[in-house]
Amino acid sequence: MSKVLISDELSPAAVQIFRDRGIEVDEKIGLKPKELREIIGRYDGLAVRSATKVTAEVIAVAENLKVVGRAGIGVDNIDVKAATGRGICVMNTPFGNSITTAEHAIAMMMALARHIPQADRTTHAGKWEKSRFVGIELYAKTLGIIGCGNIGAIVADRAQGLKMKVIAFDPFLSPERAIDLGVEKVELDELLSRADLISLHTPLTEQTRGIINAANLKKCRPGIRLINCARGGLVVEEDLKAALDSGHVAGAALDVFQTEPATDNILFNHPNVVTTPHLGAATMEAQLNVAIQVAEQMSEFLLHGAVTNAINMPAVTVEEAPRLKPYMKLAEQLGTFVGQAEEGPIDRVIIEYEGHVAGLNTRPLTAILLQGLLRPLMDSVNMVNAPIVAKERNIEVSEVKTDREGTYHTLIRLTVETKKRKRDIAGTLFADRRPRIVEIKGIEIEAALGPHMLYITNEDKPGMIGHLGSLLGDNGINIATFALGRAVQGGDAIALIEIDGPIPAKILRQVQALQHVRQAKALIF
Ligand SMILES: NC(=O)C1=CN([C@@H]2O[C@H](COP(=O)(O)OP(=O)(O)OC[C@H]3O[C@@H](n4cnc5c(N)ncnc54)[C@H](O)[C@@H]3O)[C@@H](O)[C@H]2O)C=CC1
Ligand SMILES: O=C(O)C(=O)COP(=O)(O)O
Repeated sequence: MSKVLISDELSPAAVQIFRDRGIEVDEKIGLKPKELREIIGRYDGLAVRSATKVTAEVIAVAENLKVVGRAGIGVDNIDVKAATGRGICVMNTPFGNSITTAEHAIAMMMALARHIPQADRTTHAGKWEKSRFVGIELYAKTLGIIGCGNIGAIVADRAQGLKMKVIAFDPFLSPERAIDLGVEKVELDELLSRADLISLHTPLTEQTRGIINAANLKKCRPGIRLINCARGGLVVEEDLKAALDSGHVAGAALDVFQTEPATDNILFNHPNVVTTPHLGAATMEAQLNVAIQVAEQMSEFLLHGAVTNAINMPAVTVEEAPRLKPYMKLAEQLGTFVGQAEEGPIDRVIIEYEGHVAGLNTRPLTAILLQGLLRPLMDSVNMVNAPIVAKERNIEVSEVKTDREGTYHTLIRLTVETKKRKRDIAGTLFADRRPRIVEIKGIEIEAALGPHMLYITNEDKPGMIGHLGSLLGDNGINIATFALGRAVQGGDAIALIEIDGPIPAKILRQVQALQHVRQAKALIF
């Protein structure tokens, strides 16, 4: 039975979903890093929000962990690289809290424009400071959005409802999308110099860290107002403080901070700073959405291998998962076969999908095939990082798809090129959904692969098979299945033999020494 740990405050709906699906679940909120490291090894899944730091140290001891689910959007508290290295799927819920967070950004903008928190405090204190809190009107003001993705786009829409002019800086925003959203796409410097208010909505990455710094603040209009409901690390807090103190920045509304929980911060108690404690996603609706989504996604992954909203894995829908399953096995076998048979460094990999399989989602098939291919070279490769590892090793990977059926209704062919040679192998699924190897080096064969195989290439000469059978039999090695193929009579031939256990190295050498045998390899699946 799979076991999940929930380590941040999640709506109880999540627990219910896990339990309804037969997944055991523990809720332990507020664990210290050491405490998390001590228990994480027991779990298959970990569900978090932003408080739990899923560091490389945690991942290193998470022996059974298969999936980390982020009930929310930002995954900067998760070491995705380390998770990928261990084959752990990281998924988030990219839309569940975006409306709520956009609404918070608008609320913060309003609060900033009209000094609502400050005025609230002094009114409660019995002061009636009407003239102290004169604000600005938002109508016809220019709002500069940095990062115009899901949340930025909703903020743009709501701001347009307030009759603001919206400009956006986002290198990945297409001109067509900008037109659809009714925003003007500009470069960062132009945004800084034109905006009356700036709202941040990018993820925290190496490119965006500290994007609001002294130099960029200087490029802003005097009296600029800043809203940050994305990540604290986007703003250099010391630089913002200096610009607020000088009056160049008229105000800042901050939901997020460089260090959280932020119980102490240089911007606290500044008269022109409005703060909330990372409340962007904190509505009943959003919390219910993200909890349900994360629990469903994690359950589907753990129980059926469906991959939804993963940061580091190709998607596999709930409907696709059962259809892909036998193909995953076939793709892995083809990769593993060549990975073990091939010795030189690989330059190029071509994966052809023909017939029925070409109509399926082939990305996970390619990923698992590459895992099989690269595993004999390195232990650390897994389905999640295999495409990255291939790229790092300068292996050119291409996929070719043909809907047209050939001899087989469905076929995957793998061709691997090294400096020395080109090797190809093809496999299919028969009606029993079990993978069969149907071609090796252009020679037809029909073989199901078992855990221990002998792969022999030889000259097609009488007596060779008899000698091989006697050699194996004399040494107590039982043959489970025996498949043969040859190019032409008397030409190149191959044999794929399933044996009931591993073949000792000494006997393998005797097989290799048999007359007419060109090559013999023991393969493990
Ligand atoms: N305060 C809170 O409680 C919440 C905060 N967030 C934060 O908001 C962020 C944005 O969320 P979504 O809009 O859903 O993400 P998204 O991925 O839909 O949008 C992010 C946008 O930023 C853009 N971007 C990336 N690098 C950039 C760069 N160097 N310069 C300018 N733009 C860049 C991307 O192209 C993308 O369009 C999240 O990453 C998260 O950190 C999200 C939810 C709640
Ligand atoms: O979804 C996000 O990125 C958020 O920042 C929300 O954070 P939280 O789940 O409220 O800790």
